[in-house]
Amino acid sequence: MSNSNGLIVKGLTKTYANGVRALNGVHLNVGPGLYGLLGPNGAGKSTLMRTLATLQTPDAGTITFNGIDVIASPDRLRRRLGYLPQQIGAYPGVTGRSLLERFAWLKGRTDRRERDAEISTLLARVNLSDVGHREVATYSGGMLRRFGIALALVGSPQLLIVDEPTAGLDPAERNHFHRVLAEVAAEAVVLLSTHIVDDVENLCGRLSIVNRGRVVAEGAPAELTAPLAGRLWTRTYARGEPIPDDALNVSPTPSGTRAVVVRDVSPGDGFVAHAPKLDDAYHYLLAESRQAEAA
Ligand SMILES: Nc1ncnc2c1ncn2[C@@H]1O[C@H](COP(=O)(O)OP(=O)(O)OP(=O)(O)O)[C@@H](O)[C@H]1O
Repeated sequence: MSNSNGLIVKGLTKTYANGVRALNGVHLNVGPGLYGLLGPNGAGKSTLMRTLATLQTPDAGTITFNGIDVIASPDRLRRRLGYLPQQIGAYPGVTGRSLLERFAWLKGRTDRRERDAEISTLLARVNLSDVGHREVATYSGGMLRRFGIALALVGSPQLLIVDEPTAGLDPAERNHFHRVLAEVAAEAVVLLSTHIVDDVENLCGRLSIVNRGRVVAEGAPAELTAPLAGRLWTRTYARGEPIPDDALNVSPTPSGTRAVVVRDVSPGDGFVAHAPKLDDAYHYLLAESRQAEAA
């Protein structure tokens, strides 16, 4: 990637009127393909997404996309941008097709035939051709998410920003949604914000982990897990058994509570070696960043 290509964010800072510093010097360098933004609730992901989508302004910092100064010229980005927010609004009485028509019109698709063709292609792409004539308000949660992607793809954006896309979707809908995202990522920069670590591990070439308004780690999933190779051990604890205080990742299983610990040598005591997953690296890096902040 050349220096001015892709999405480049430097020193982005935002403090809300209530004093919450939601972004605290965020740096990002995002090239073509799918890029993940992972972080716990309240980390600042949505604030960052809305700022990148030109819906709010930062207090300080710079954003460029393919050389465009996004803060100085938001309209230039808007022409190239697709944004899928956490929730798409309610549009009572409006059919899917007519809402897409309005969006296409706003994106400058003034030729009716071209507009119709684009809308038909988009509806087919998200598997909603059969229900384009139905009111959006009657769509299921999964259909609504897919429809949101169609809306975001109007005008063939070069930058697609997707905020928490798969919450509440069943596995088939989630897979379909991921397939569409991966297809779009073949032609555009796609920024996927989520707290579902598996989605990022399966889909994204690179990612940033965000916590308390800062990027605390950046890299490919394999780069983030590599430092934990050979150092993770797991064991399942029966109900009532004490779990180590420093367990990295604790999850319920049908046979008890599974805990993963970090140790340079095997702790014995029923522990077996555990190959690091992005989920482990995520918990490890978040814990490290909290310790660094507390020190
Ligand atoms: N409009 C606002 N006014 C004041 N504080 C806000 C506003 N929006 C967000 N915040 C606060 O800023 C911080 C970051 O919120 P943000 O929604 O960006 O995080 P998030 O990572 O998207 O969280 P989630 O995963 O829960 O959606 C939180 O402490 C939140 O309460």
